[in-house]
Amino acid sequence: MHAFNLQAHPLSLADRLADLAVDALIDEADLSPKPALVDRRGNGAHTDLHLGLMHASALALWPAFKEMAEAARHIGEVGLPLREAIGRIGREGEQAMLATTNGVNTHRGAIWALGLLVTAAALQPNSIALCAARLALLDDRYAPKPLSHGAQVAQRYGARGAREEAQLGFPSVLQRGLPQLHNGRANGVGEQNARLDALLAIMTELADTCVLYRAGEQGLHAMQSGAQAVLDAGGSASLSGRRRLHELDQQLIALNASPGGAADLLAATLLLDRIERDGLSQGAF
Ligand SMILES: CC(C)(COP(=O)(O)OP(=O)(O)OC[C@H]1O[C@@H](n2cnc3c(N)ncnc32)[C@H](O[C@H]2O[C@H](COP(=O)(O)OP(=O)(O)OP(=O)(O)O)[C@@H](O)[C@H]2O)[C@@H]1O)[C@@H](O)C(=O)NCCC(=O)NCCS
Ligand SMILES: Nc1ncnc2[nH]cnc12
Repeated sequence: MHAFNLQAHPLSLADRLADLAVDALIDEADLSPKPALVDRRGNGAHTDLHLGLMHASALALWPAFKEMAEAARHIGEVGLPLREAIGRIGREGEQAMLATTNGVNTHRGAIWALGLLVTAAALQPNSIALCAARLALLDDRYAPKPLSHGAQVAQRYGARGAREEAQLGFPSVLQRGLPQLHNGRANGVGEQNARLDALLAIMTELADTCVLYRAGEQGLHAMQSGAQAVLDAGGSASLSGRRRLHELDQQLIALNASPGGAADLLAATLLLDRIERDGLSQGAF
């Protein structure tokens, strides 16, 4: 059987993948109540972000995701030419994001994670995470090496953040986010609670460089242990889990600890889930 269900979708594969990536980003932004993140209720720990900006930023990234998928189809194999092509497209995507948000970083980590996954899905739909990891392991000779927040955190705490997560094949997504999402659905907790619990499952172990940069190791510990406490209390669908979730929100906001990396990885989880449900892959990430 062919891996792609092309007849069901009159749009090209690249169009479909770009649609799914933008949908995943919008679903992540809308999901509420997320601890200390931008959602339908407000701006969480952020002063320069709001929901409208997250939506506008997501939509501005559609052409970059489409171009990455097209590059994958055109070049046809994992290697330096494809890695450097998507690096260039990713940097152009960042410029489009910054032009839309007036210079605010809304989705840098998401361009990286979802960009790699979209590229991999267009190339090897039945081993997406592995293919994305192989791409992430290649060194883009044209990538500037700025002293990013992630680079500063790597120097201070040794956490390798977004790069390592991708190079390891997105363990937070495959071993935490997706299984929790599937469990939640199987247990009938409702889609929004299943997604919130998937975010919390990601937060329990992630070395989120956004949190480390803003709130150090104290912030990271609060994020990880607080997320675990919500799940242990029964998750977002239970009354006592909801109380813990509210406490976690208050605590992370007080620490200025926004789990932006975990939010990106929830979007990556939702993207892989959509790809599977849309019939673009046969389920083996
Ligand atoms: C390889 C890159 C990912 C660069 O990585 P690096 O670590 O050097 O860079 P950062 O600029 O810090 O960006 C990494 C972003 O990834 C998210 N993230 C954090 N931890 C993890 C993790 N453990 N796993 C996965 N992802 C993670 C996070 O993104 C979210 O947070 C953003 C806000 O963060 P920040 O800028 O620090 O903002 P604030 O604290 O809010 O700033 P102020 O208000 O204080 O000013 C938000 O955007 C979320 O997306 C990290 O920020 C890669 O980016 C790269 O090389 N890009 C070049 C182009 C390229 O090659 N692209 C490939 C095409 S696919
Ligand atoms: N919902 C969100 N709030 C703050 N930062 C984010 N980065 C990605 N998604 C985010």
